[in-house]
Amino acid sequence: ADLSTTVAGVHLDNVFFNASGVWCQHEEELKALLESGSGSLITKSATFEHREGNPSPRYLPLPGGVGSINSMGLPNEGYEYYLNYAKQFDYTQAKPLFISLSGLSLADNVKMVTAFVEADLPCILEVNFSCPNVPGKPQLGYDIDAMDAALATLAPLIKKPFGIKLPPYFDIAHFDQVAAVVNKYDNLAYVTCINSVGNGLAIDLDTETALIKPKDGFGGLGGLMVLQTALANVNAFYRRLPNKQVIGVGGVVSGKEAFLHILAGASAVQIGTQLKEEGPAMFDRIKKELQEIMEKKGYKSVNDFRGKVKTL
Ligand SMILES: O=C(O)c1[nH]c(=O)[nH]c(=O)c1Cl
Repeated sequence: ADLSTTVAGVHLDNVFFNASGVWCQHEEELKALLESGSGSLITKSATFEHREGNPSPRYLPLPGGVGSINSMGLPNEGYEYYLNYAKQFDYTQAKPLFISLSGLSLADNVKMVTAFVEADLPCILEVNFSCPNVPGKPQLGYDIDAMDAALATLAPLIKKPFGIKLPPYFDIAHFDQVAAVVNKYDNLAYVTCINSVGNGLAIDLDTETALIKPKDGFGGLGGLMVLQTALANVNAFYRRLPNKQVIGVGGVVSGKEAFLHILAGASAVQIGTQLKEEGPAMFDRIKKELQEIMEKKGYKSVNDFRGKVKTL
């Protein structure tokens, strides 16, 4: 079965890659992704300056395989590290490179975008509007006018097709309002849904203590427990953005959840928590599982069922 796809005009041999933030902060991790069964790779969201991020423990899987909680705090090498990585990247091999930018201000995003545009590289830029873990920095994705203003500045600068990483929304009116903004920008080619479900609180019964250290234990939720919210956001934007694509992320632990994301409308599928727990060998497993499901159902390509979720 054919798992290949196209996102923002570039071809991926298969729909799978890492969720930004997982296995992608350093070039050794990115090398492992290049050598894995993934169809692409995306870098850790970059800020203008290098950041250590929040104090540990700042990531934990939750008991029973239900998911994870993280309050990493945007640790990254600083955007020049990723710009240099993108400059030396071998674009003749099969996997396209996505670069995630998460400036702490619009001015920082402008400076980083300008540097990448001047370098004129084949990588695809993705602007992260949804980091929930920087104390004092509200998520732009939840301030729709501010996100619109940022896009009004950034889209013309980027010129080429680019994407944005969105937080989960939970209200139909918000799907409508965000889609109205996204549809204004022709070169905004795709949205990646969802980032972690912000500011959950995991507490240990025995110690009666929050699991992670930053922000009194408040952090973004990921993994299987956010699957249905992820599917809703993928499908809501798939229905509302007819000339754009949706990359689905959230709750993918096997070929089954990947199949559901594509059925909901995803053009590509990213994996975070499960990749963090299993490592890049996971991609070969999940590709096989998706192909088995497709073969059982008689689908030859992911294009045969993308967005075809039925309703009652
Ligand atoms: O704490 C983080 O680094 C982080 N964690 C997330 O769950 N999503 C993000 O976009 C980021 Cl930037």
